[in-house]
Amino acid sequence: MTSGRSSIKYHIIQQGERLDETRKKILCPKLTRYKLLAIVFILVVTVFCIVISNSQLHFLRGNSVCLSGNSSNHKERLEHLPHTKRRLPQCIIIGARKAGTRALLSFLNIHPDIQAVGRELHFFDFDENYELGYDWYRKKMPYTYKTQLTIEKTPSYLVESVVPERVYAMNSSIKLILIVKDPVERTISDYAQFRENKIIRHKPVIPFENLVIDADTGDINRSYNAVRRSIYCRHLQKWLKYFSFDQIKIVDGDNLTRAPWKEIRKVESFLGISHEITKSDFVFNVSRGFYCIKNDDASEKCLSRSKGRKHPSIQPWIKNKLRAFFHQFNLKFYRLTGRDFGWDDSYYEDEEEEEKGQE
Ligand SMILES: Nc1ncnc2c1ncn2[C@@H]1O[C@H](COP(=O)(O)OS(=O)(=O)O)[C@@H](OP(=O)(O)O)[C@H]1O
Repeated sequence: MTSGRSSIKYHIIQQGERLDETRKKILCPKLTRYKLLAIVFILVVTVFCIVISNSQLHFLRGNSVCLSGNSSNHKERLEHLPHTKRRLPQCIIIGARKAGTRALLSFLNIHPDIQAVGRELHFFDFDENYELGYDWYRKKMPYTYKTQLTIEKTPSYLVESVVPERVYAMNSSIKLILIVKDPVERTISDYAQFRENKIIRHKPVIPFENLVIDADTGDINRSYNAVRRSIYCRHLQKWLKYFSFDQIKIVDGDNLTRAPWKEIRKVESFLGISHEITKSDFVFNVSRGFYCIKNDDASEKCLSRSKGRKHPSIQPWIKNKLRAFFHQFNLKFYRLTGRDFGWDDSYYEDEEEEEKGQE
């Protein structure tokens, strides 16, 4: 084989043949060796970075808080992170049951300055919990930065007489949120939950009419809990003995269902936090009939199936009787809050009677 570039390029090294230095340099130049070393180094660093970031992701996923369902929006727990600790809540959603307390808490939890407690803690209304003291309560709270608000919700706080005084003893300047909805619809929603629980347990279901109408008088049964819970003015008055009105934010649950971002904006103002939650954080789920949270990856996070359940059909005359019963209490509630919620403007039509009338 002759010498020259082409001959060296195609030179076949025979077994046992020793390359002289010049040939070595031409066949495996120094520059290429450095390049190879650099590539190997970059590869090692890349692999190292991937391993580290994967383990961190695993840590965050393993600790994520999920209020209901999966979400890429849900918050990682701040546990073990520097400058975080568990703090007693600076705000409590006190009720009303079935008025949209879970939706409100889940939506507020999108806010970076809020950490919500996932479970209902029943600290102030269950004596056995209250007796365990503030330390027990604090240990149930999520880790937060100093700048964040911790919010708990237990809807039965609204109606249990002992609660306002106990909350006041813990923090007299706490912020309270009361979410309410049309009391007739709330009463039916309360019954729908009771009914479903009976069906699941294969227990007999008492018809709504038997519970809500006093068999002796034919009037509304005031001692039926689902009715009692809808008399908002009575409960609010108990809270106003301890807290000033500007410490209590009243949220319209029907509005929260229709356009959550509008009610949330008012709550952000009340809490003194920046306006972060907007219409673009929500997506209307047609099959559920409710707004759900839009995740960062454009998927949806709806509340669990126990929210927005189908209500049993209730005869219009019963609903109208309830409407008339709540009227005086509603007016009192409007006066107390300085706001007309418009619950008394509608009347339930009996479709069958309507049709007969038209014939
Ligand atoms: N976005 C969204 N998704 C699902 N459900 C919604 C939503 N917004 C408000 N609601 C209404 O919330 C009602 C349940 O209220 P609560 O969460 O307060 O119930 S509970 O007291 O905690 O059991 C629930 O009542 P039901 O329809 O009777 O199930 C809903 O009407």
